[in-house]
Amino acid sequence: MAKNSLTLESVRHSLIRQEDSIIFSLIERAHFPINSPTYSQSYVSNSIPAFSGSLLRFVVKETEAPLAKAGRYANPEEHPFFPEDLPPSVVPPHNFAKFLHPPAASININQDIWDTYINKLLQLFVAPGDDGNYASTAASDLVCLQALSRRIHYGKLVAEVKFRESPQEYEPAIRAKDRDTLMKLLTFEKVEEAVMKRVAKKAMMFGQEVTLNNDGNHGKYKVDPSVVSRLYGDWIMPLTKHVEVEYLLRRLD
Ligand SMILES: C=C(O[C@@H]1C=C(C(=O)O)C=C[C@H]1O)C(=O)O
Repeated sequence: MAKNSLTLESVRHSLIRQEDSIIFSLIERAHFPINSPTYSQSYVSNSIPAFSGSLLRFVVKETEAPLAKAGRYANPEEHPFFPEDLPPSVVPPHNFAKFLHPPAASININQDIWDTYINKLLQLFVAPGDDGNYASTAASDLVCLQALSRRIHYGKLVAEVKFRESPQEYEPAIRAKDRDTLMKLLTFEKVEEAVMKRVAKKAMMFGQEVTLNNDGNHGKYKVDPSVVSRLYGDWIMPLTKHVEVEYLLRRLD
């Protein structure tokens, strides 16, 4: 779909589709226990030349470099976790539709997403323990982080659509830099309630044990549906709305 024909319905539809990617990524990550050395600086310090940080940091940084060369971050919907020192794209440029107001490019909250994911979310949906699969764990974390980042930064598009639908409502609050009013204007509680119910239902459907005689599940799921709902209600939607507010504050620059 051409980006200049985005509507609130079409951006919401994309967010609904992205729920599938997020829930599948959580299910994949929950397959491993917490494997805490993946996140500790001491596990790889001294073993990786010219690098300091956790194994996860190493995996994400090293993965972003070839993706940057392949043009991934030229897409305004993609945001790197380590934008410093990324190599330039080496592929022919694609003419992405210019739907967003240009200051959108300065908004990247991946550092917050990273901290929230590691310090708050992981322990809610992953079992304690250590099975030594640190590299595979980091690879699963990378997929989760990318899916979360894409969804949360999609708030820029949501905000642009909302602004275009009623600029006269948003402009005074933008000029007054009034974050609280902007937050109220862009919040739709009914939509948020529906999101929380739908993601719990998806977690039940995607995370059930599939057997040939329908007797395998016994109410057990690969990730707890109520936890998925909570991740959305407490973190994913608030961070999306934070991006919406940040975007709107720059909308008249
Ligand atoms: C994304 C939207 O904006 C807000 C954020 C939501 C979310 O992150 O899912 C849902 C409803 C709104 O309160 C929207 O209106 O769809």
